[in-house]
Amino acid sequence: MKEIIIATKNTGKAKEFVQMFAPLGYEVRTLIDFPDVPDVEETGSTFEENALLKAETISKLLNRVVISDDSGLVVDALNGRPGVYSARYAGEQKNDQDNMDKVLRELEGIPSEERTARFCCALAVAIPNEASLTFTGTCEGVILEERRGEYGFGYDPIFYVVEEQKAMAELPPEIKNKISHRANALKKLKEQLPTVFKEGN
Ligand SMILES: O=c1[nH]c(=O)c2ncn([C@@H]3O[C@H](COP(=O)(O)OP(=O)(O)OP(=O)(O)O)[C@@H](O)[C@H]3O)c2[nH]1
Ligand SMILES: [Mg+2]
Repeated sequence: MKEIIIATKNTGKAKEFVQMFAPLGYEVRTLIDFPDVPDVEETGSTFEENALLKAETISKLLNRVVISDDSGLVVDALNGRPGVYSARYAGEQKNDQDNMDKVLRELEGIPSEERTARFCCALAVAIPNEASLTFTGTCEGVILEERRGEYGFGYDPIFYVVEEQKAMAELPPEIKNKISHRANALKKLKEQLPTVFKEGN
């Protein structure tokens, strides 16, 4: 089976990449399989910058084609926060429940028509001795007043997907993986797969 390395330590993302690459015949390996690889500091100010930092650093280290994902929640009423700080919005412990509580607290009293938001995903592909590629995807929604659903990870329980009329965490993986920001970015990447994953890479 062909193998693809995704430079993530996030188990929620890892699961989705396994599900999305399986039909293409790729076995996904993540940094959870490479415990000695150090954390890459996310010092960029955009999702794309951070995705490139992660993919290029790990690709150089392993001398392999590496894909990375930098993603997050952008809330209009919060001037785009949590944005690139989504994972650590409530602190370095990266706790999903604390992060959701912080967003809900900051939006207290704000009516639903002003609670518009989107998930954003930037995927970067780093290829040894070649220029890197990036692909972006978004998914539009509204921040709920309380949690709903058990699927997914991160902010999924408080993100209402307008298109599906359900919270993201109420959507089973086969639906989320068709409509999510990650799925939309991956659709663009897949169109380039034959050139990216040529023999030898
Ligand atoms: O409800 C959600 N559904 C999603 O589909 C989703 N995708 C991203 N996020 C949030 O954005 C952070 C990414 O930050 P991030 O790209 O730096 O990743 P991370 O630090 O968790 O792992 P790594 O890939 O960097 O190792 C995550 O932790 C989540 O809080 C999501 N929340
Ligand atoms: Mg991160």
